Amino acid sequence: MNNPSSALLDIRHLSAGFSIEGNYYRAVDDVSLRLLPGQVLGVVGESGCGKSVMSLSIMKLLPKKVSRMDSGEIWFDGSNLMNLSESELLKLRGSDIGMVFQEPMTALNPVFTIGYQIEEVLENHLVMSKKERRKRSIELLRSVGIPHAERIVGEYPHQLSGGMRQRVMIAMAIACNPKLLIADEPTTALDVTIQAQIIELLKDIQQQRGMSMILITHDLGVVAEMADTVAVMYAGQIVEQGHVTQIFYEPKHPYLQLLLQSLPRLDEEQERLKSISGIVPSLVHMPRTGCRFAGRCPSASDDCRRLTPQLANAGGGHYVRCLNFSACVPTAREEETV
Ligand SMILES: Nc1ncnc2c1ncn2[C@@H]1O[C@H](COP(=O)(O)OP(=O)(O)OP(=O)(O)O)[C@@H](O)[C@H]1O
Repeated sequence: MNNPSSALLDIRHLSAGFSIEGNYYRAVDDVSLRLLPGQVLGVVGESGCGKSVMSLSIMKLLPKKVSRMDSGEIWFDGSNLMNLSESELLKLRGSDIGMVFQEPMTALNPVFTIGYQIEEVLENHLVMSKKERRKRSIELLRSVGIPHAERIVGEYPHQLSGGMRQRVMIAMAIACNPKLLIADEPTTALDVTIQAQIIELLKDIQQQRGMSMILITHDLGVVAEMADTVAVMYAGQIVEQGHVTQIFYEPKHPYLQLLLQSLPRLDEEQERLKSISGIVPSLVHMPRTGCRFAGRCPSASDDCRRLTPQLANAGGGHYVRCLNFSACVPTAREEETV
């Protein structure tokens, strides 16, 4: 069946999780997302909210032994990735979908030169002679701002700084002109000054190539700068979703409001930055009824602990999962306890 939507990526009701000591726990729970061609989707939330599990699920890269994708459709460019074989997925990874992860050292192979690793990507996906591959890998390194690219192709990952290694990862990710780039915390492991340079590079590449991008980060400032649309995740669920201006100027969910209040602002005098008390519940300790944020929410009522809020339409493509903004439909389990 073909996907009728105009989106490049259309994730519908995706759920995925892990077996822990014989029990199954969902780390991503009923997530739906759409990404139009040429647009940037920012996915934000604290550590442990399910951002990485969601992004790895798109490429079916979760560790097979302990994980399961129990429902959902992932439509990419007209095909449902859930129905593709491992070899079809292998073709797609690195060609139409490029990926950049947090820690370039773990993604690069320490025993092969930079040139070898870029050329391997080209060899796997494109028909090119050895000479053409070398020429293209030098061009790619130049395009991501690596000086002395002719020399760097012959060097090993440990000979480069963290920022340069991340540039190499970006070169590999864009080597085959992907339609979608998934960047999962691409700057977290880097120094602050280098972070800004890598974000600037990603922004330039995305705009020049008109590529779609999923940018996963806990840095709201980066999202404000780059994203067209934003999904805010909390405890495996999307709690708010909308256009970047809706997210930053009309935040509705208390979680998002608190995240924004924890950001330093230059345009307003702030006495203190607020932090969110408590931590994201682990999979094993996830509340089974009520709002998952209720335990940390300053405006939670008894209803919030009892009734499960659904993601509700707040108008104009803005969605929010909070009882204060939506009529909620109690789940069967709640009805038993009411
Ligand atoms: N291999 C695994 N086995 C069991 N639980 C896991 C595994 N990988 C992730 N989890 C759990 O799934 C939940 C979501 O984790 P995930 O890595 O997606 O969070 P995240 O939002 O990407 O955080 P971070 O920003 O730290 O990467 C967490 O509770 C995490 O402990």
